[in-house]
Amino acid sequence: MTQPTSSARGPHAPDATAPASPAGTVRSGAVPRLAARGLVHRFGDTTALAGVDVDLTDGGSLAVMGPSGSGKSTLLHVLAGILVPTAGTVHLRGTPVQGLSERERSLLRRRSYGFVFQHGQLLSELSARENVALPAMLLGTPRAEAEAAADRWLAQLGLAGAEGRRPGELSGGQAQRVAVARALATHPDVVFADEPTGALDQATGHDVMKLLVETTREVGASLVVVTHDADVAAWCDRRIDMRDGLVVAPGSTPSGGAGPRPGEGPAAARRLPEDLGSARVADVFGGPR
Ligand SMILES: Nc1ncnc2c1ncn2[C@@H]1O[C@H](COP(=O)(O)OP(=O)(O)OP(=O)(O)O)[C@@H](O)[C@H]1O
Repeated sequence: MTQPTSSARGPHAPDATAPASPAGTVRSGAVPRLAARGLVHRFGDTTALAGVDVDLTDGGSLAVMGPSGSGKSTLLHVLAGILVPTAGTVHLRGTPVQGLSERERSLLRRRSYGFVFQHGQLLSELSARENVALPAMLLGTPRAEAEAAADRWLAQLGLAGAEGRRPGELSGGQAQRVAVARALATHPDVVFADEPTGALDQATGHDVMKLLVETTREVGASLVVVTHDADVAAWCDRRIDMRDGLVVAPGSTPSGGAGPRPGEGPAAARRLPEDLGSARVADVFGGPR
């Protein structure tokens, strides 16, 4: 495993070789790692996605921006197979995802995807090491092996010495670095991050974003980052802007958006998929914690 290098482009240096079309697709002959076409998603009367096309290149990073209620989290959840779209298709490496059963999608998420959310995704009863080891253990890696790998990831992310600490004993930035380590520990095809720095101060958020982009690129994973913050988006190779469930030209004037549901904030859409839920912890680590 290599240490982060200065090869990452960093902020304000978009990849000129991967221009985004207005619809969020890329002009390339290669099969995109993840390709979505005509995505529509409705929650009852609310149309959260109104026909979205997005491509994710191999090892590329994509920022999804837009005002509250514009459909960013819904897009992330549909791309990640957490939600099944009302219409449209998602292909991972050319293979359709939409026909999979609930169980198959759950397995796909565990095997092929990593997740970093704003906060609250670490299991409070587990140490940093156990949190990072858990996804690999759920995939059948023996505990000692998974924990040794977890220690290497934590060291790479600057957390050597903090392996035994529980989330409550970590700073916000440290906790997010544990979350990044956990997202990458299974060598996913794609990492999905929803406001990964939203709960951090600017300097800490900058550090976490740099590590997320650099480390994801080093392991060859692609990255999708939902964010309100243009500085965060600038770390990514490409950016799309959303309004009212559609991808629009960057800088379009907000129309007001569909707006959040009464009584439900954005956090409602940001729960960790059940795959890593506490219900499985007793199975994996043996007994109540
Ligand atoms: N589980 C749900 N049930 C009903 N409506 C939902 C649900 N999740 C999202 N919505 C609605 O879908 C629309 C898009 O929501 P989404 O969370 O994708 O937007 P967002 O751009 O991520 O917003 P934010 O930046 O506030 O997180 C909004 O009108 C929202 O209220």
